[in-house]
This record gives sequence, structure tokens and C-alpha cells, in this order.
Amino acid sequence: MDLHVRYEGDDDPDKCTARKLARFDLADLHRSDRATPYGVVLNPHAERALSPADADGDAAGTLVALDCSWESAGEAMFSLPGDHRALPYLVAANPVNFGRPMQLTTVEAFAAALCILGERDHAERVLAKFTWGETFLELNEEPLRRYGDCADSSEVVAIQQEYLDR
Ligand SMILES: C[S@@+](CC[C@H](N)C(=O)[O-])C[C@H]1O[C@@H](n2cnc3c(N)ncnc32)[C@H](O)[C@@H]1O
Repeated sequence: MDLHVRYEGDDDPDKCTARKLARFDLADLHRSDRATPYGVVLNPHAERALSPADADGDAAGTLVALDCSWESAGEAMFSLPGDHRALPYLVAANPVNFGRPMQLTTVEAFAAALCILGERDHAERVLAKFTWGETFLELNEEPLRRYGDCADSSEVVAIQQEYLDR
């Protein structure tokens, strides 16, 4: 799976997980929407949840995240071409948002998507560059396994609801 980042550059560069991935040649950064390849766009505002069915769509094979600050990550920022998908309920392991649901760093979002799409080894490789990376998989082990066993987006949403109701 190819990992691409539309890089806005308005967040702290020293803490930016996308820049770190790029330094290790684990993702490509792009400075404009036009330069960013078509793919499955990880968008928290998307109507449809990511599911294993997305491993076979038109955009399969390319995952795209938008790396910007959460302050600027409004719906309008996600103008990238591609199949937009939200990640289901998961909790962050990064030190800034530890234990908080949904607001994942770029590397956590990529890793979650890779697990759901059946590429756990790739998820482990990208998280290995972060001291807290393994913790992300430990914290979310059960939901990631269950989302990865779903047939489609509606099944993912049904499982997500169980976690939201707890
Ligand atoms: C807003 S940026 C913040 C990145 C942060 N500066 C870093 O260093 O990683 C995080 C990106 O990860 C993806 N992402 C995070 N949480 C998500 C979710 N719940 N659903 C879909 N995509 C998500 C989106 O592409 C989002 O724009």
C-alpha cells in the first residue's frame, strides 16, 4: 500500500508524524491537492466509514492523509480527490491526545487504516518509528480486529456503535 500525505505544514514540525514518516521513506509528502495522488482519503468528516471492502475499490492501493493542525482540519480542508472515508471509533496513543477517541495523528490514522484493510505488518512498520507506536495497537487491539473482520462499512458502523454506547 502506498502512503501519501497532503502536507499543509501548519503544525509543529518537530512533532509532526508525517514528516517523520517521510524522513524514513515510509510516506510521500505533497504540498498541493493537485500533486496528491488519487486514493482512499482518510477524512474524519467523511460520511462513510473505512472497511475491508475499500481494499478492492477504484482507489485501492493508495492511502492519503491530510497533515495539518486539528484547528484547521475543518470539512472544507478535505478537498482532495479520492474516496473519502472516516475511521471508526479508536483511541489515540500519542502523548498529546493519549486516550482520546477519534483525533488520531497521521501515523495512527495510516496504521489503523492498514489494519482494517488487512495490512497489519505494514501498520507495525510505520508505528515502529514512534516510542508510543506499539501502544496504539495494544490499546485498539480488539476494535481493530473486529473492524478488520467486517464485510462492509455498515458492519463497521454497527460495531463502532457498541464502543460508543459503553
Ligand atoms: C489533522 S492531522 C494532525 C496530524 C498531526 N499534526 C501529526 O503530526 O500527525 C491528522 C490526519 O490523520 C487523519 N485522521 C485522523 N483521525 C482520523 C479519523 N478519525 N478518521 C479519518 N482520518 C483521520 C486525517 O487525514 C487527519 O487530517
